[in-house]
Amino acid sequence: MPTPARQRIAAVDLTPVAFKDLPLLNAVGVHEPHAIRTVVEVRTDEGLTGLGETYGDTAHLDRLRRAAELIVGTDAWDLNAVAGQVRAALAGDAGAGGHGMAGMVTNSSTADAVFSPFEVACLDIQGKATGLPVSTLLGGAVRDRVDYSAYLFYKWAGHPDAEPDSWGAALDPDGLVAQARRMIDEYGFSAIKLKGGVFPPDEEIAAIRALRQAFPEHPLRLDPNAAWTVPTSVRVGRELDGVLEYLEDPTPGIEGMAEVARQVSMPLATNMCVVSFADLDPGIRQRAVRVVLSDHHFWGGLRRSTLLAGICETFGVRLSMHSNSHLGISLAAMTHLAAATPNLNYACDTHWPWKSADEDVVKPGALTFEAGAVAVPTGPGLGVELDRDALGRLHEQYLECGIRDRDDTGYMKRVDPSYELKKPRW
Ligand SMILES: O=C([O-])C(=O)C[C@H](O)[C@@H](O)C(=O)[O-]
Ligand SMILES: [Mg+2]
Repeated sequence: MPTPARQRIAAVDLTPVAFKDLPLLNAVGVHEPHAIRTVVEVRTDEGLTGLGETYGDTAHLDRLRRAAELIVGTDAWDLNAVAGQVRAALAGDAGAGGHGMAGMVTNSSTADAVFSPFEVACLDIQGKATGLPVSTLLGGAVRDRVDYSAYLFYKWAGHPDAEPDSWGAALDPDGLVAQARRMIDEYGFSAIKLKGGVFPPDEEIAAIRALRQAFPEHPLRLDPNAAWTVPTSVRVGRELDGVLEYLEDPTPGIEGMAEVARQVSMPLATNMCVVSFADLDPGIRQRAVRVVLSDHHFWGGLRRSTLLAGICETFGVRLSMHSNSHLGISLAAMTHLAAATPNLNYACDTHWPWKSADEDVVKPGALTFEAGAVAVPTGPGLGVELDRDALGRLHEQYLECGIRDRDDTGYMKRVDPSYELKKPRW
């Protein structure tokens, strides 16, 4: 058994990959036919490999490459040293963006987003070196299953010029209820989130009411990704008071959210205005949100996310979890983090059902949904194994698909040249 005392990082491999995505609509456009990610493999002198997964956009990939060079030689147990090397690699890079969130999250911390997959990979190594699951390294699992929510999207029947996909169109309340029914039948989810900001607010209110009628017991959330003005947010917030468990990012910015919060009684949640440690002071002081959706991909990894959880607990802010289109390494990391976060108050978001079952970079079997939850892996590290053939296939797909930066707005404009990006729209 290798000694856990020191695991020198000997090499880092970064592999951009693309996997098929469906035409999911949101406040800034529509998902392209492929989603892109980067798979991070950190190797040690002693032959252990840790896995991480992050965004695949060009600027981010470039920053990852610079950081990867500098972390070679550091100890996978010394996460502060790894973070220091990442910061050193980024020195002079004032750039923001390029994080793969289609312009929806713009002021998250670049250093935290770049550090995150290396931290996850180092924790995977630490787990493999000690035989302990990552949840134990994070302080111990307080639950052995992590609940996820049914993440509904308005969507077209298929990508333009392609056959309709198996989910078909969901452009009205009936379509969304049918989508929710299939997702709940297949995965057993016991909470529902609707991605809004696509149609005028009254249509989305009608959709929520239809979901409430069809699923009387499921907690509901609506997330228009800041597509509404303050007055629109207040009106919708009042109309849906008592119907939603929370309203996510109705309007842009901490000040706007705080103004809405003063006028509606239901909790407001965010993964757009409080997205880094620098946002916590103004966000909490101004009482802009009662729920923060954490996301280890931009909050600086799993340990920084548990720090966020502690700060939220101290100030009485509740915690949920955000997702973007992702593969199995991210699902494993999210599940370990959620398991080790006592004050996680809601079922986590996941885009998992939108991914083809036959496309992943991890071998099947380690992560399965049952009754809307994923059992926390109990093997060493993240508990998932890289499928090298699949990694190669998805890398080929990345090379062939031509997508280098997520661009929901550009894709929408190619399909509908009259489309205009408006923030807020209503
Ligand atoms: O909760 C959120 O804001 C998201 O999940 C952001 C994502 O980018 C989502 O809008 C998407 O995948 O289109
Ligand atoms: Mg959101």
